[in-house]
Amino acid sequence: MGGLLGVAVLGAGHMGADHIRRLDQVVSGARVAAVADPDIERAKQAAAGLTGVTVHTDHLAALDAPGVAAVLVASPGPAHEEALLACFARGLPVLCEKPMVPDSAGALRIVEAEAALGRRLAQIGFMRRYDAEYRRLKALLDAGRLGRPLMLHCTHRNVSSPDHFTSAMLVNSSVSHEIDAARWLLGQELTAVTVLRPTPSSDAPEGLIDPQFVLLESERGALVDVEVFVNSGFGYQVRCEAVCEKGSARIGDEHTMVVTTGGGAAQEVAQDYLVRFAGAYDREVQAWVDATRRGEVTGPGVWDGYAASAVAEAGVRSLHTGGRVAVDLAPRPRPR
Ligand SMILES: NC(=O)c1ccc[n+]([C@@H]2O[C@H](COP(=O)([O-])OP(=O)(O)OC[C@H]3O[C@@H](n4cnc5c(N)ncnc54)[C@H](O)[C@@H]3O)[C@@H](O)[C@H]2O)c1
Ligand SMILES: O[C@H]1[C@H](O)[C@@H](O)[C@H](O)[C@@H](O)[C@H]1O
Repeated sequence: MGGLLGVAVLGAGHMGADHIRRLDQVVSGARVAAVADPDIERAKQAAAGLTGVTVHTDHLAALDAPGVAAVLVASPGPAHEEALLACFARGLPVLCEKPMVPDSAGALRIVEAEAALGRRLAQIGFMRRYDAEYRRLKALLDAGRLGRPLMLHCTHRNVSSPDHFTSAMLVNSSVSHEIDAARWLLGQELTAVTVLRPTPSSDAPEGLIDPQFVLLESERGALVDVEVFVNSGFGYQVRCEAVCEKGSARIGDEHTMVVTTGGGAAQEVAQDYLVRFAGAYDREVQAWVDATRRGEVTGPGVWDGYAASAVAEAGVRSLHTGGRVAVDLAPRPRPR
């Protein structure tokens, strides 16, 4: 185990358990050193079969466990601020799942805390930046062959949402991915949000405003629309079409097996993010491990996490008021 990066994983739910499997079986250069979850049975189950790992109900105890040199945060969003500050206090590099901190005031405290350290410690889990299709689209837009991007048309559908999912989470958890992807693809901040609500699907859980239609405006006048529908029932579908002055480019059409039989053709559709973005998560975590072992932090950072939370917060206000809400972005602090 010598030389391997010892990682503490906080949260052993859907995402945490998958990251533990990834660190153990897919990624090179790292090992799981500690797992924390207030549900100890979940922590034990996720750590089952691994050697040299301690399990904890207290996330701070996991950070201080033997062999821990870096941290992967996969607890629910509201727990991220405390976890990130604890990592900063210990000088531990950290990969934190999105949303970095759901409320923008808390997210800004993270930006300021990292700036006070004078060096980067955190990468935020916006894994679409590591997806092969998104990367091709980004490279195409950056090359300039299609001219200036005018609009992005995005679709974000889940088969179903977890029980705890709220109407606000369609924006600040699900659409946080499109918010980050739009900022990254366009190379611009987002300045205003309008969230419209069609009559909810009768298959949506009682009281959940699902689907929603989100309109984002960028600082240099591009528009981004997002259909977010988290109880579509039929598939995990994430698409993005960039419409530019000299052409358009679309990603996310299912590139899977097409089965033709009996006079019809059927194409498989992924049922969840762990399938659709499997390669992206693998590349994201491998890149984080490699950079951490070199003593560097690359990938999306705390400013990206803060900007996404600020835009999403404006979106949640718009969801409730029905009007357009300007994004109130704090000045970006300089590293001290
Ligand atoms: N990047 C992605 O595509 C993606 C996909 C799914 C989830 N996520 C993110 O991952 C995080 C976890 O989501 P999930 O779907 O795995 O949720 P989940 O509910 O399945 O699991 C969360 C786990 O964290 C535990 N927990 C609660 N408080 C904790 C704390 N303070 N410290 C440690 N563990 C704690 C819970 O007991 C639970 O086991 C969220 O931030 C979510 O937005 C990201
Ligand atoms: O937390 C998850 C995750 O971020 C998925 O990538 C997204 O598709 C879901 O809508 C969201 O609930």
